[in-house]
Amino acid sequence: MSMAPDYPPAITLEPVAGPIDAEVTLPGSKSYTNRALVLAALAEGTSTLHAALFSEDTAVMAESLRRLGIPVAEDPVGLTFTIEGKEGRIPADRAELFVGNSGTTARFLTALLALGQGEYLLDGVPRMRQRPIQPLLDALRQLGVDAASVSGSGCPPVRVRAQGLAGGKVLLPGSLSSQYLSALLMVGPCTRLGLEIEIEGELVSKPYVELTIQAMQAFGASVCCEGYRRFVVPGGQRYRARDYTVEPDASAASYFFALAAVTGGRVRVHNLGSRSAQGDVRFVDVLERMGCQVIREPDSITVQGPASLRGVEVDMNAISDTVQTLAAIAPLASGPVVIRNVAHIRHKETDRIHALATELRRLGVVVDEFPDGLAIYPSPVRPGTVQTYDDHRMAMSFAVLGCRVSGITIDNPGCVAKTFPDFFQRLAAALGRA
Ligand SMILES: O=C(O)C1=C[C@@H](OP(=O)(O)O)[C@@H](O)[C@H](O)C1
Ligand SMILES: C=C(OP(=O)(O)O)C(=O)O
Repeated sequence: MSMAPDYPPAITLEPVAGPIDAEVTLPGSKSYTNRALVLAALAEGTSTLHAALFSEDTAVMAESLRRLGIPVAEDPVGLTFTIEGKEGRIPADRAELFVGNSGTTARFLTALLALGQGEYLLDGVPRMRQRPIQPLLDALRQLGVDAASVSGSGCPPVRVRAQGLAGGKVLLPGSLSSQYLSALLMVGPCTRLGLEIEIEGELVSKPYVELTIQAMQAFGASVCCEGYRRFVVPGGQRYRARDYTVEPDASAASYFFALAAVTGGRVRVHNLGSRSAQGDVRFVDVLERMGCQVIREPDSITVQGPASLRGVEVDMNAISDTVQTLAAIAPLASGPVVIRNVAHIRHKETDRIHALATELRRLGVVVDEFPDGLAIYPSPVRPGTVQTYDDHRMAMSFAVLGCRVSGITIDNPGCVAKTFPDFFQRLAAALGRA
């Protein structure tokens, strides 16, 4: 499936001549759009999402909800989805769902299927069949749901035989993904007894759980979080349909902030303020430590790049979708860039730590690969074709590097369609080339 506007098999970037100066608007947040689609589906009444993301990840979510008997109308030009919620019921008693390589869709829907009465199958692209979902299946089994990995690999395809979800207590490992927790939290209000979830080990990607709680509250439900160790969702609650406006995507913003950083230019991203609950807005804190100037306003963030970037050592567990953005520009810094505590990104669209080490080395960059991160040393970058492994963030991150150094070609640029179909058009606009 491709939603990208007819990309060629490869794109060679043209470096910019001098500092750029750009005002940027971005597509809606993937995380908020897919949460709001789920919450609207579970609500009572008709909801409209405005400024939503239209990309592969939201298309597979919307289509899966339709297959479950929940009407979802879309207007990709007006950027709205209109959802007829079914008050926590799943109308279809049989369905086969295709989730592509969307982790949020796979995880959120697996929990949602447990609310149904029937038998459901959920599958995705070959890489999705390598992305673990067993902790969520185990949690659902603790709640009495017959949920299983069909191949026994602990990954999709997943089969759920559901007879409704009463609720209860669950022990959930936290170290692989926060999406299992978000998935359970969102169905919690629709259970009779509610959910009490205890996290085993340290929870990764914590800000996404904040997004989940915030979105649930926006649709009228309450959740209680005790220090990211224990979560209590009262049962018998009703989500209320509403008009909901999606914030721009903070992970998408990271590419444009990085562009300012490497060109010594200025980029202002609109409609995304420093008080956003999206953790990835804190990528600018990392750039600030590297010497950028950051102006944080209620409804915009501006980054001004320095003459020369400094190295940095940073724990990126909470903002791991921006690891590739930082790693791709890291060779241009005057000192080493050390990224720690992101072992979980080996289970994303690709093994991101290994993919980064491989592709940076291809460009002549000196890199150490650790189990949980990377060290990237100041290096001259030589021309080359970057393999993207069907990972949108590999394509977007190395494209930023290609705006500064000569001869960077991005293989399969169309993979940006997962979350940002018109990325290269918006990049050209930011460079004044549109
Ligand atoms: O809940 C979400 O919207 C997301 C959670 C994160 O995943 P993990 O919790 O698996 O790290 C993030 O990488 C992903 O892009 C979106
Ligand atoms: C990891 C990502 O997505 P997901 O887990 O939702 O597939 C991402 O968008 O970087």
